[in-house]
Amino acid sequence: MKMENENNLYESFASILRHVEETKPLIHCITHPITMNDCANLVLAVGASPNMASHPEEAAEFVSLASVLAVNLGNIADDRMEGMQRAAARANELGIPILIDAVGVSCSTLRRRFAHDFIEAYHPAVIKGNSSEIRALCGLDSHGSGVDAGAADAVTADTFAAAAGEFGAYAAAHRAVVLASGPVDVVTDGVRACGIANGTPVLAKLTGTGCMLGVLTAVYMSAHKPWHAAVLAAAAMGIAGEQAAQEAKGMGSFHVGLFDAISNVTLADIWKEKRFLLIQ
Ligand SMILES: Nc1ncnc2c1ncn2[C@@H]1O[C@H](COP(=O)(O)OP(=O)(O)OP(=O)(O)O)[C@@H](O)[C@H]1O
Ligand SMILES: Cc1ncsc1CCO
Repeated sequence: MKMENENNLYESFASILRHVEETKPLIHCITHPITMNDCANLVLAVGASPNMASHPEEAAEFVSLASVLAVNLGNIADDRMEGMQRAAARANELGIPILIDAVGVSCSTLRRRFAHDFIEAYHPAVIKGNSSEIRALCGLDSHGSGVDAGAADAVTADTFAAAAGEFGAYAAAHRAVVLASGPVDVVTDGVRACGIANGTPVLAKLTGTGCMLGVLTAVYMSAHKPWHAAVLAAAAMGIAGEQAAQEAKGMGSFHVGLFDAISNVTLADIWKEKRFLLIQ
């Protein structure tokens, strides 16, 4: 494994943010009602445009207008599964990159099978989940509890190198970038790995921060640099969470503060506040 030098990293982040500002990319999100509103607003907050159409009869038509397709397996339903497959098939035809957020796969055979088949058939550029969900996809023992990660699966500074190796092997086998969220987020394509130690435990107490990290990654994937997109999204979400937690009086103001912070965070903030664990 290797880590890029810092100049390349900074330039890639800058070019992604410039691309988003200049193109206001349309992000087609097929996701569940629990966090759909937050995901749509998150996409808007960072200067992109969301479309949440999921009906199987129209998903392919809508995705053809999009820059990126993000599918999220939370609260899965038959019509959304079909919508995801039809949209992904069209996305493949058109060269539109795909992100899959494997919500709940650690606790559901249905979702694990669906995710496996979807990844084999449509080759998403980014495979995302919390650490338990990614462990389940990798065939490793996993201690997820519903849609939450199990404490035993959390990646920390001490376990980052081992996790990067395990997730990197899966990423390389699927020619994808893996983004595993948690206290340390892991981003790897099997060649490069970065651990992002930014964030706060408060983020895990607001439902959908993982889903929001998924669509934020999708926004940045519009610049066709999926590894950098995932690192940048994890850093931005972590730093926005840190800023929101400093001001919050409780979970209500944290929720609002998170949106304030993510819509205002700059590359200069990210570069100053980033806490990356590098493999070299
Ligand atoms: N203990 C922690 N310390 C710092 N940051 C954390 C911690 N736990 C989670 N995060 C951050 O919270 C965000 C969401 O990650 P998490 O792993 O909780 O997602 P998730 O389980 O998929 O969430 P959800 O299912 O509610 O969408 C990420 O940005 C992650 O870095
Ligand atoms: C709480 C919950 N249940 C299914 S999805 C979801 C949101 C977090 O992924």
